[in-house]
Amino acid sequence: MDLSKRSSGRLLNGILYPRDIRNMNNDALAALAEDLRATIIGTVSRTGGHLASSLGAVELTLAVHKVFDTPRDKIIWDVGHQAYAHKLITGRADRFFTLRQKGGISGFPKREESPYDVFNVGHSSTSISAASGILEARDLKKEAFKVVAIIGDGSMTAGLAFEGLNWSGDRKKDLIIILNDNEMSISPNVGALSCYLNSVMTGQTVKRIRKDIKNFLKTIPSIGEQVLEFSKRAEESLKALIVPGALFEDLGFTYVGPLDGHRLDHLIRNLENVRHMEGPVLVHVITRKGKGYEFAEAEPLRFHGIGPFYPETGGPSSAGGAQAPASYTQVFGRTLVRLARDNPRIVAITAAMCEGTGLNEFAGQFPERFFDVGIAEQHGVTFAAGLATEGMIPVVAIYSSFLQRAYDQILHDVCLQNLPVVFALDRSGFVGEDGPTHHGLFDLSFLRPIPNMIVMAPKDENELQSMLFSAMGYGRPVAIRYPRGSGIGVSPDAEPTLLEIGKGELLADGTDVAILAIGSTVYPALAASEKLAKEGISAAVVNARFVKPLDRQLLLDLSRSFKHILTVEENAVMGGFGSAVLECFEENGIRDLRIKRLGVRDEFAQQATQAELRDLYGIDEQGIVAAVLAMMDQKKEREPDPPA
Ligand SMILES: Cc1ncc(C[n+]2csc(CCOP(=O)(O)OP(=O)(O)O)c2C)c(N)n1
Ligand SMILES: CC(=O)[C@@H](O)[C@H](O)COP(=O)(O)O
Ligand SMILES: [Mg+2]
Repeated sequence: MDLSKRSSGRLLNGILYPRDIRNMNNDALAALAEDLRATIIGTVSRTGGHLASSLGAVELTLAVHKVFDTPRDKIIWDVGHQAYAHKLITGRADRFFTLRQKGGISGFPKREESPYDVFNVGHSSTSISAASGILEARDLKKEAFKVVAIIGDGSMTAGLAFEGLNWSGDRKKDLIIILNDNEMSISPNVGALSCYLNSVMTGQTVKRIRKDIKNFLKTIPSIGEQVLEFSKRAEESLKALIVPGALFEDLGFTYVGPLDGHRLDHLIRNLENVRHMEGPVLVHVITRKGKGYEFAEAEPLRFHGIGPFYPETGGPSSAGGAQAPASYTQVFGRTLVRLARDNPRIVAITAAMCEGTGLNEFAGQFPERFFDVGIAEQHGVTFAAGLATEGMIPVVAIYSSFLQRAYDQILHDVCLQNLPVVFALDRSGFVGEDGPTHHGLFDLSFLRPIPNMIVMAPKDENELQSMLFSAMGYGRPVAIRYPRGSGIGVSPDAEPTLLEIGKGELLADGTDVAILAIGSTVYPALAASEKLAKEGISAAVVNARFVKPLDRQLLLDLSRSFKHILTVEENAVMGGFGSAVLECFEENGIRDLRIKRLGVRDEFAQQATQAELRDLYGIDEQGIVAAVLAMMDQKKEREPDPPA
């Protein structure tokens, strides 16, 4: 590939919208595919992003937009991390350089961005259900357009995808599902469906058996009625075994494929046929993750979601090499391995995020105690509950925003039975460039009301180690939430400390205001306190550690010493840590305090770097200083200065 074209290829410059490609022949489309790849590689090398999946879907994107009359026909992408080519040919090429940046275009399809983006995505396995809804609306409105869901093999492993299949196979409407099968989730795909797809994909056996049957039938001379009947039945009964995709056929879909997802002529010809078919159709397309960029093809996992890199070598171009402090994810992974060495009852569960949650070392050392359930958060949580009933100590490592999908499983299957499942919630708080679909800003609010649940957040890497160690001994459901990336770079102690349930710590004493912080906001609060001291304001700082149970005694003591209290959290203010503090004061009849809560207002935080977002929502050092100063100013207004 000619990487010199990577900023803006000549061909691509002429392509603004899908109508521009509809008259192009296959050679021109193939050249455009190369150009799109070069542009995607060039941009992602600077912005970071989901490279391998988008590279693998370039031809599929072109074929779909050529054959279907978009945006009239509706294309619904699943997850949406493979839609960069789609963005480039739907009017966004000129803004593509802003990908995933503050104010720039999103890394996922977004209705606010383009009429070609039909359904907002980021979390997986929604496409079939969303497409089914769109199809029903179309018919109710008596309109006529085609509806196409494009879903990857990894995303197909989720319960939600099966619910959609179950529904749409039965409704018998003309839903088209394109299964983009590259045998990969983020890591290699798992599960029985994945094995099944693999056997369909390598359909050599199927082809051979079919040919053998035909040849065999042809060899039977002057077929009598009986033999004919027998041969028909024989083919019929064998069909179930040898029709590729028989599983989907049995669910009510016409199966088309497997198709080579990088051969534009095949794709276009088959999709043109499919466009006119009636009833639900499943088109099985085989693609290669990272296609066309040797480094991504060789390491699809690393190039799934990647930071800035040098396109010529594939190596990282931003900070984050060997000298970077260990991330919370790494500290979690290492601590778990240490604890698991001494305790054979510890098991670990991931929902298709082994590397992202830092479980790879655990998986390597304790393969029999490691479970990747696929993109199946709900199954993963209930599966953990089952393990716990038999005396295991399951640690469920899931990103905060993905755990939202398993709410009832946490409540009904874990907490109602008070089972000792440990939830390790990575990516809590702002995740940065992935944006609103991925920020983990609600976990404190949604976990706190569930009886039996203990909720905590470490101020630094060392405290994460102690929290994980302590959680194993609490014998109850525990959630530990921690942010994406590194903390302040604290090295964990040689031995973890056992933390008493519900005990916070006073980190700095003061007289004017008490800043109550949790998790990632503790160190900024300490820094703010130092800055405030220079302004003549004495601010105490508390590391709450526990959002549930709260350190009531500490709070009551503070209420006697301070009239001004500021709570700070990297979470929605509604129902979060600050709300818990307010509730505690209310329950104890304390009403004469002036309390302000810092956190995320009632809105979805957008994409930007973590630092930009912390600044925007005022939960960094400057924001805390400003909030305290504002409180103190108001205090002055209410309390007139003493007479001179
Ligand atoms: C509910 C949910 N869980 C986990 C993820 C994280 N995730 C994003 S893409 C992906 C793999 C998807 O695999 P597939 O659909 O096959 O697409 P591919 O990356 O292979 O193109 C995962 C696990 C997510 N986006 N949503
Ligand atoms: C698309 C998706 O859901 C994941 O690939 C996610 O973007 C991973 O996030 P991290 O980069 O924080 O692991
Ligand atoms: Mg895949």
